[in-house]
Amino acid sequence: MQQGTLEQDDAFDFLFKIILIGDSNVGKTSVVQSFKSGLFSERQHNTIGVDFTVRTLTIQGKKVKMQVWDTAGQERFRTITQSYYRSAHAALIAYDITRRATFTSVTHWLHEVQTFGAANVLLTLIGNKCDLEDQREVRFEEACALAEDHGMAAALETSAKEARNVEEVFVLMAEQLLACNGMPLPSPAHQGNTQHLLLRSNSRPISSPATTQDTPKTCC
Ligand SMILES: Nc1nc2c(ncn2[C@@H]2O[C@H](COP(=O)(O)OP(=O)(O)OP(=O)(O)O)[C@@H](O)[C@H]2O)c(=O)[nH]1
Repeated sequence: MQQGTLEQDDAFDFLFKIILIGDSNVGKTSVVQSFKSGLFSERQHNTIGVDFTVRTLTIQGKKVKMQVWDTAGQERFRTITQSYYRSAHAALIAYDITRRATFTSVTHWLHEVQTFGAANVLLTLIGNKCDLEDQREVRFEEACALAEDHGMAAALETSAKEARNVEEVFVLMAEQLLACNGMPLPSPAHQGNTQHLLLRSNSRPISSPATTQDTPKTCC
């Protein structure tokens, strides 16, 4: 059930646990795989229970170990996955932009975090499969509104298939978690081309929310 990927170099300055939740087949495992190795598989097995992956990022000169808990979206694993919420510093809630039902479920996943997670868990929303624009059923603006209504740190659209915005999601979360631990948020100049507007009260906008068709959609 837990197929951990341990890294050779175990030294780190910060260790953050991220729980990845959302309906089955939205692409959670694919997003983690893209973050870990840059690989994508069209035939991904459904997660059984919970898997975890580790990758260490270097941010502001600090080694930040991101321990990502990839949970099964299938209903039958709910009891198992619920026990992983408590120790998570952040929750990444994923939906599939081509299936509205998975977006409707986001409120269910928020409820799960509120019920089983720590009080101050950092929340980020991702709409995955943004490479399938012609099958889109959820507008990005809707995701931004939902994220804002629920005090989430950010909303982004990702494509695990094309490795779009995947790295950015985890870097963004790491920066936010570092900020919660007293590190300064990076200036907009360090944010590359990613556009996002952070929502938490201890955050500040880090770039313009304006987006175009060609730029990665990352705002709230
Ligand atoms: N086009 C496209 N397909 C994707 C993307 N991400 C995942 N998929 C496909 O969507 C299917 C489900 O992906 P998974 O990563 O297994 O989904 P999951 O959310 O982990 O599913 P559970 O383990 O059941 O919770 C697979 O066929 C993937 O290849 C994406 O960004 N774009």
